[in-house]
Amino acid sequence: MTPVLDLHLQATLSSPDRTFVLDARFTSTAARTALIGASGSGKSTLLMAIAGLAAQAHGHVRVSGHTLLDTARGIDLPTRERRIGVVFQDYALFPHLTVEQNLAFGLCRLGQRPDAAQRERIDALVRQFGLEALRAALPRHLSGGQRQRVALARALAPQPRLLLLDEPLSALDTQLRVRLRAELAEMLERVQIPVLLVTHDPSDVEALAQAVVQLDAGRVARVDLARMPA
Ligand SMILES: Nc1ncnc2c1ncn2[C@@H]1O[C@H](COP(=O)(O)OP(=O)(O)OP(=O)(O)O)[C@@H](O)[C@H]1O
Repeated sequence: MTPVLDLHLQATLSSPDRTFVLDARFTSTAARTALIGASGSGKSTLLMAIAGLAAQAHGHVRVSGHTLLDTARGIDLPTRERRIGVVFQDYALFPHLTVEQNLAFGLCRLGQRPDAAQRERIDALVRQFGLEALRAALPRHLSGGQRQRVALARALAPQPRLLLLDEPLSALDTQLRVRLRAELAEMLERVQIPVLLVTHDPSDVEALAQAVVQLDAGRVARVDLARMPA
């Protein structure tokens, strides 16, 4: 069985007062893997390196058999060609762009108008994520749940190979978190795209992932195979 994720990433972050070394290696056959670990263990650094947003990462990243990085073989796809969707903790929607324009940004560069096929894709996402009434709304007029849906739809717009979710529920209060966790689980089930999800919350792991990778000081301390399909 081709692993969904097969990676070994090494990167060194240096600032005048400290150095952080990431040296993480794991394989996952699960559709959705949770990445856990203490604050500062390197979870966000690992996500950025997978997305091609961390300079000087070495090693390899293979997603469902596609090689995105293999420094030994001179392969290092630029971020756009990696086809990885990212949803950040605060959703990072563009505040001055409407819902529709935020979705278009997932498909074409800022300032470019979507072509017919891209407009069709945006319409499909608007329907799929129940955003019909919000097409012209600005992010500040959306609820937390609506923002989450727009961020997910934008990340999924270019049909990524992998979706990276960096603590997508942590900015929400407890009640909303419970509701949106269930919504997110249902949406992820529907879109059938591999997911690597950073979380501190065991309830997220339970509801959203089938495998768990734990980082400790930049290294993989544990891979929970019990939750992985054989
Ligand atoms: N430019 C840098 N130079 C040196 N160390 C850095 C630099 N940037 C980040 N770090 C360190 O790298 C480590 C990993 O940070 P990272 O944000 O990946 O951790 P994390 O597990 O995502 O943490 P959190 O759960 O708090 O978001 C931290 O110890 C951080 O202080």
